[in-house]
Amino acid sequence: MSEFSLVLDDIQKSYNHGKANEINVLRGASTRIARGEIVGLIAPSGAGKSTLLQIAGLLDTADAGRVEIGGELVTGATDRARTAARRGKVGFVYQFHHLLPEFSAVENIVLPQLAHGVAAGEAEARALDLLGRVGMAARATHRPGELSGGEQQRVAFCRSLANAPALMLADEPTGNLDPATSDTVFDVLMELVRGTGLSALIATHNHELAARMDRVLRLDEGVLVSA
Ligand SMILES: Nc1ncnc2c1ncn2[C@@H]1O[C@H](COP(=O)(O)OP(=O)(O)OP(=O)(O)O)[C@@H](O)[C@H]1O
Repeated sequence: MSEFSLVLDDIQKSYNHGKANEINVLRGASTRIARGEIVGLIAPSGAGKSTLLQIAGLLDTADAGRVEIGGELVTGATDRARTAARRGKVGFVYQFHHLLPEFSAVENIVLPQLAHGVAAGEAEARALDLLGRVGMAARATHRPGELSGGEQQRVAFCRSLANAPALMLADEPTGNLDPATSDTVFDVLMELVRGTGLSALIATHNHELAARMDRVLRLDEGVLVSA
């Protein structure tokens, strides 16, 4: 197994907004995230944070450069291999939880596992274990509408880990919460990531939250530098 959960090597990405109006968002972004490492990503709005996370998470492709996830080279892989890698190796957390409203907390974490071929009993045991780790065991049967914003986000963290990925990618995971709740929920996220031994790349505008991670990267003119 590779010692790196994520390798980004010289990633380039441009968007074309009409003739002679190309935006070079990423201009050779490179980093290596070791297994178990939690890395913050700070960037001003529009710097390319979401673009970078989408390329790292195989939701988008780079114009040039190389992406490796959990030791597997995914650049140039078939769509099928990329989809399998995305589903099995990457967990996403967004600013808004996107939980399925008609299903309970535990069902929201079971469903992605069933889609991945895990047996129902095993999927439920894992879901309950994850909910216990974020202090939500007593709320397992509640639907998202019956939970607070912070509680919903805790369930979303668990769902992102449902299929035991190598890497969590998070885009402003507590950006939608008030400052006090954001602080607590962020602590829960850090404990969950550390307790499950996975790696994470977590984008945030909040420098105090970023300071709690192992190290912080900044996107500067399309390249990643130490913050
Ligand atoms: N699909 C697209 N087509 C064209 N331009 C795009 C596309 N996606 C992003 N861009 C442009 O690329 C730049 C970087 O966008 P991106 O969403 O990655 O920024 P960001 O750092 O995540 O910003 P924010 O913090 O505001 O979400 C912006 O100038 C944006 O307008």
